[in-house]
Amino acid sequence: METHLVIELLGFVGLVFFGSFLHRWLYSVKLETHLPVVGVREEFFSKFRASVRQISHSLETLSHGYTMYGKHGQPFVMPDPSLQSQVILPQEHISWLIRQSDGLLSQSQVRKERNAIAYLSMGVDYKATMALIDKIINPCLQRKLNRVQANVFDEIRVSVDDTFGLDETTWHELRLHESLQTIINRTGTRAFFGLPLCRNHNYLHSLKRFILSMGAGTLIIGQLPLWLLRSLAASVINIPLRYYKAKVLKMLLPIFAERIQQVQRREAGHTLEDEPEDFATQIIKLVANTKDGTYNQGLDYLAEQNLLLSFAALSSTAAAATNLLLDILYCAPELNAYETLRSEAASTFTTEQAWGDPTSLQNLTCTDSAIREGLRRNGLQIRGLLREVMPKNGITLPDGTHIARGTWVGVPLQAVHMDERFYTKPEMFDPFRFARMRTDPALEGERFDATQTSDKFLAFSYGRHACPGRWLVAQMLKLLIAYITLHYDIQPLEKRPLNTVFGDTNIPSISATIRVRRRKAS
Ligand code: HEM
Repeated sequence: METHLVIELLGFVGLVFFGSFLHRWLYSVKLETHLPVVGVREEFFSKFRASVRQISHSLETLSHGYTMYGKHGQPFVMPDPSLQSQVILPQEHISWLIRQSDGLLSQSQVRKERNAIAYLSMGVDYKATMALIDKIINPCLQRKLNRVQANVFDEIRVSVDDTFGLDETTWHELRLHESLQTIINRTGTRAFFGLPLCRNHNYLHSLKRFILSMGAGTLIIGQLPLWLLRSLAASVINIPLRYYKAKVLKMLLPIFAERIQQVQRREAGHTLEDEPEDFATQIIKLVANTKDGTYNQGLDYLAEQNLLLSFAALSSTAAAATNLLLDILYCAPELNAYETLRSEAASTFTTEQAWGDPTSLQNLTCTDSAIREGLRRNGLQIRGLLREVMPKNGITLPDGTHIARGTWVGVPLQAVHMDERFYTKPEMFDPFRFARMRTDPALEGERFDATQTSDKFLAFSYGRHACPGRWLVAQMLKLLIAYITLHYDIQPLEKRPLNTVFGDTNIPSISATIRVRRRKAS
C-alpha cells in the first residue's frame, strides 16, 4: 500500500477514536438531575460548556444559585470545570455538614483531586500529614504562639523598612502584593525557622518560586477534567516544583539537624543559652516526646512537612494582607479607617516591649475587626467545605434530599458572607463592623474576633478542618497594620483594583500599586 494511503487511513482511524472520545466526554457531564441546576444555558453541549465556563464565572453562578435556591434553604447543583458533580448546600446545612465524619463525607478525597495532592510532587503521605497537623502542628500554632511574637514583630519592622523605604521627604510607588509577599515570606520564615534563614536571599528567592509552582499546581490541576489531562499538566508543573523544592530543602535540612541536636542536648540535661523560639524547634520537641512513630520519620520528612506548611501559610496570608490594605485605602473617607487604626496602634504600642506582649494584641479591637471584615468581604476561596459522599447508598441531607455516592457537596462561602440576613450592607467594606457587633447587647454571647469561625463567617473554613494557622494570621496582620500605619502615610486609592476569580480562588490584583512615604520621626 502506498505510504500516503497508510497515513490517511491511520489519520482516519485516529479521528474516529478522538471523535468518539470527545463525544463521550462532552456527554459524560453528570449533574444530579433531581435538583435545580444553575449556570446552564440553552446552547449546544450546554452542560459541558456550563462546566468549562465556571473557570471564570463561578462567583456569578454561585451567587445566582444562592439567591434563587440557597437562600430559601434549598440545595442546588453547580457545574464545575473538572466535570465533577457538585451539590451546593444552603447555609442552614453547614452545622450538619461539619458534624459528619470523614467516613461519610470525606475531605481527603476532595483534597487529592481539588488541591492536586495526588498529582504534585509532595514527597509526604497525606494521612501522616493530617496526623501531624492534628497532634503536633495545631498545638504549636495555638499554645506556643506567644513565644514567637517578639520575633515576628522584629521581622515585620525590618522587612517593612526594607520594602517600603525610609525616605521621609518623597512619595514613592510600590507594587503592593509583591511587597507584602516579601514581608510575609520573611516574617513567616522567621516564625518557622528563625534567623538567619529569613534574611537569606537565595532561600527567599527559591521559596518564592516554590510557592509560585505549588500555587499554579493547586490552582490549575484541580480545575482540569480527566485524570490524563491532570497528569499531563502535573508533569509540566512538577519540573520547576521539584527543582525549587530541592533547593529550599537543601537550605532547610542543616537547620533541622541543628535544631534536633539542640533539643537532644537540652533533653540530656544541658542548659542552652540561646535556644531558638521558632516553630521548627517546638515541633521537633513535640515529636521527640511523642511515642507514636507516625510523626517521627526522620529529618527530611519533618523538613518537607514544614515546607508544605509554609506554602499554606505564606501565600494565603500575603493575599489576605493585600486585600485588606486595598480595602482600607479605598473605603469611604468618612469612615476614617487609616487614622483610626493608626491611633489605636499609637495608644497600644507606647513602649518597645508592648510589641512583643500578647496582651497588646487584645487591645486592637478595631484592627481585629478590619482583618475579619477584609476576610469576609474578600475571602480567598468563594466555595469551600467541599466533601465527597462516601457511603455506597449515598447520603440524605437534613431536608430529605438524597445525594449519590461520589458526588461532592460544598458551601458557597462568599455568597453566605454577602447575605443581608447576616450582614447589613454586605457589599460594603465596613472596617469596624465587628467592633460594633462586639458591643451590641442584642448579640451578647456571640464572638466576633478575627479567628472566631462560625456558620456565617467561613473565611478560615469551619469545624474540625478549619485553618489551624488563623491565630498566627491574626498576630502577623495586627502587627503589620499597626507598624505600617504608625510609620507610613499612604495615599488613598481612587479605584479599588479588582480581584480575579479563578475556579474557587479569589485572587487580589498582583499589579496594584500604592504611593507611600515614611512619616517623620517625632
Ligand atoms: C489569611 C490566611 C489564611 C487563610 C484565609 C486560610 C484559610 C484556610 C482554609 C479556608 C482552610 C480549609 C481548606 C480546606 O478545607 O480545604 C485552611 C486549612 C489549613 N490552613 Fe489555612 N489559611 C490561612 C493561613 C494559614 C497559616 C498562616 C497556616 C499555618 C501556619 C495555615 C495552615 C493551614 C493548614 C495546615 C490547613 C489544613 C487543616 C486541616 O485540613 O485540618 N493557614 N486554611
